[in-house]
Amino acid sequence: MPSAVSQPLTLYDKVVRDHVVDEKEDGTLLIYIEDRHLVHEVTSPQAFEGLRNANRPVRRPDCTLATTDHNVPTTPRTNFKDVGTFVKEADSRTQCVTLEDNVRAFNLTFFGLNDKRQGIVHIIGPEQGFTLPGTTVVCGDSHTSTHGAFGALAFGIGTSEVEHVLATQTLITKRSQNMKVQVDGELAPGVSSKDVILHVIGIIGTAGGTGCVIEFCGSSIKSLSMEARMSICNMSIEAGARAGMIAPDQITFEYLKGRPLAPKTDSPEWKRAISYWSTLKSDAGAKFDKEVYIDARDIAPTVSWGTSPQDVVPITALVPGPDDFSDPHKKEACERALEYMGLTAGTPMEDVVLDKVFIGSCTNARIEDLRAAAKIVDGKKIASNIKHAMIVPGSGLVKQQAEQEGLDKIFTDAGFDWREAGCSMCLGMNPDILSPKERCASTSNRNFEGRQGAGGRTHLMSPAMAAACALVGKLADVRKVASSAHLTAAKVTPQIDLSEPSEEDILTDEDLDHIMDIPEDGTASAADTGSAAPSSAGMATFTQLKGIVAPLDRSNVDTDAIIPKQFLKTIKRSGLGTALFHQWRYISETGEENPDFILNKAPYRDAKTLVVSGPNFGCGSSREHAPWALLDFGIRCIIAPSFGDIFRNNCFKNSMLPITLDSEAIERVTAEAKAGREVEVDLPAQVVRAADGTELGQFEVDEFKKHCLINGLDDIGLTMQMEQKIRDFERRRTNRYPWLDGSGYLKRDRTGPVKVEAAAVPKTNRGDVKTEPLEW
Ligand SMILES: CC(C)[C@H](C(=O)O)[C@@H](O)C(=O)O
Ligand code: SF4
Repeated sequence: MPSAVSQPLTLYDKVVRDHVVDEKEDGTLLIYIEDRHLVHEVTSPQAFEGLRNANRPVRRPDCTLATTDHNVPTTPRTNFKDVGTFVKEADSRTQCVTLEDNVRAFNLTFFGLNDKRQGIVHIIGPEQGFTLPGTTVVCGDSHTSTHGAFGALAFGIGTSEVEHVLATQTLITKRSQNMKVQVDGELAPGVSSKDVILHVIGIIGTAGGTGCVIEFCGSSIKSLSMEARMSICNMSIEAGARAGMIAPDQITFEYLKGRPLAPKTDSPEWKRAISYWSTLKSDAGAKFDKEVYIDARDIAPTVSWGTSPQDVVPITALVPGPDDFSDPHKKEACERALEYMGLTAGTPMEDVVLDKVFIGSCTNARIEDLRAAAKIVDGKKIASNIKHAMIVPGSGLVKQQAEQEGLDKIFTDAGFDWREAGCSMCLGMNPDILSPKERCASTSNRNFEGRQGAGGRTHLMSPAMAAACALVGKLADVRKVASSAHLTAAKVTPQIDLSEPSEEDILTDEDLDHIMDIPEDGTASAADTGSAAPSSAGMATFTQLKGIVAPLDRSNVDTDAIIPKQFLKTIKRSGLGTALFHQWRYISETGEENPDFILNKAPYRDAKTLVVSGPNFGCGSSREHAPWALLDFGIRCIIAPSFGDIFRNNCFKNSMLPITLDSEAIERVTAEAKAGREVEVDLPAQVVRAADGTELGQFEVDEFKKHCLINGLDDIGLTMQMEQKIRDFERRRTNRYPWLDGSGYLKRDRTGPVKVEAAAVPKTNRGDVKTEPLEW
């Protein structure tokens, strides 16, 4: 709760301050996760299983909203009966059915496939007003950063942390550093917020925000609509940051008006909320650990050329080559990327011929994105060489709105395929994938190797640019394809019909009826369905680890590379060792082991530690399957120059030790590794030693995490001992922020699922954003 403070605070500092349940001397925080825990089918099964095994209930079912998005088919749902018959792939079906079983067993609010409000988890949260300024929002998904556009502290977590939140409604964390990215000036025609964030990542790199929460500010950011701001915060994770935030303002408040889970605008809570939300901005003189200033005039329509989101250039540029980089890691990465992407340095980007176009994902599948793309293709046809151009709306409500505006017709007339909502070809956990070597213009956020399909080649860009590419058949400059009238950035709050779907729309299934309106006393038993699989309760201890070290000469190794999407469809934590580094470890054509890959060679098949030469190991997705795969292979320690934040956290939750060493120490460990000699990692002494006892390097480790590793402590159990503090926090929070207990909810203080009430969208939400001060 706020306390008297003298020094100026950043937006991030303020939101953290208002959520501290407990703070230890070493800076370890127990923070409260507000009413906002989003759940999807991929990263939750093992968390629910952990709860069952430990006989723990979900602490706040009313604080949790679940949907299916990653695995779902995007084909028509006209004949939809239930997920059991609709989802054809067995493992995808299992995940979808398991989520439905879990929401039923634990009394959670759920938007399933027969509910128009189903969609990508980061689209539906804001759409429903579930995401509110000043809240803490988490989800087992890295793009939870999207919600920071509202001035919420929103970040992705791994499955063990999902379990922690479900059990305790809190998280154990440390303060991040503050980073400011200020963009000033007017964006040129044809330049959208996607170009802004691609440009920023091109400048600061995919590790530029590591350890930080980025606040995006400046006149360019202020001028953007909420949807455009969401695209920016969404990709903070691609900049390596824990979260991205934008101070809430009148554009934010206007967007929230009338959303089902936001406070009602005629209620006293709305006024109180507005007065609190208005304080959520960085104070003058607040200290940032890093600052980056960008002139909007330097931003052109931007496209990626390589296999990392930092590999971007203006569309008018040439494909870069290794000689354009001085850093040896970057040179090596450029060579690999050009080979994978099938590109030659010096080729004009606009000469690169495409096969497919994908307009969708949590970055760019909102109504404004579809409007921007439709403006470009209106009355035109896609190029004959484009084999497939898909539009995948981010939610059922976005799809419905687009159809009301006739956008579907514009797209289908032009030759696009108009689909149902889901993650789709953003990562291809459903049947929407690229074939090997197919090249795709994509509005998604990750161009990692194999991301959209094994061997597939992804070019990231804005919706307007992707639409232009579809028309030209090559990477194209939208400014040359469309008239300037069609290039102005959309700045209106979108019109989405938020009224409750009709009975037929959502409640054809009796079970879903049950899920959506369970009586208050119908609390779920944590042990409804038994399971023999291991739980996260009680970990193996980690003290000293002696063994072979495998050297991996790569940088920016993303979690898609550590374990590709096809192996995320499990509902278990075990058995993933064979999937580790799948694309590098096996020859795709034959499925045989690649004899050149380090883990396929003796003695490295028995490695217990991995030493990585380049920075940012484990960047990207929050999938805890990455540490699970390493662990199952036999690796318990990873040594690297730096790590992706979520991956690092996930390691600790699995009794694994990620160690950061400087480049000289890494070279010393690598020399031992290459010589095939054993190395000892001594956690109590915080030292890495050669087999003969020579010290190779000393490392830092967080005291609390070290304590948990050495003693094999289950931090959920530890947090549950803080029950009284959590309750006290909740009481104070209810007094101060009553709207979080549910102006938009059917009943206050309920412990069962939330029934989202019908809410008419007020007139002010249907037009342009007002520029004069609004009256509250
Ligand atoms: C499945 C999930 C863990 C993952 C993420 O965290 O980002 C996914 O959404 C992705 O985009 O790769
Ligand atoms: S990044 Fe792609 S796969 Fe991940 S949540 Fe967003 S749309 Fe889904």
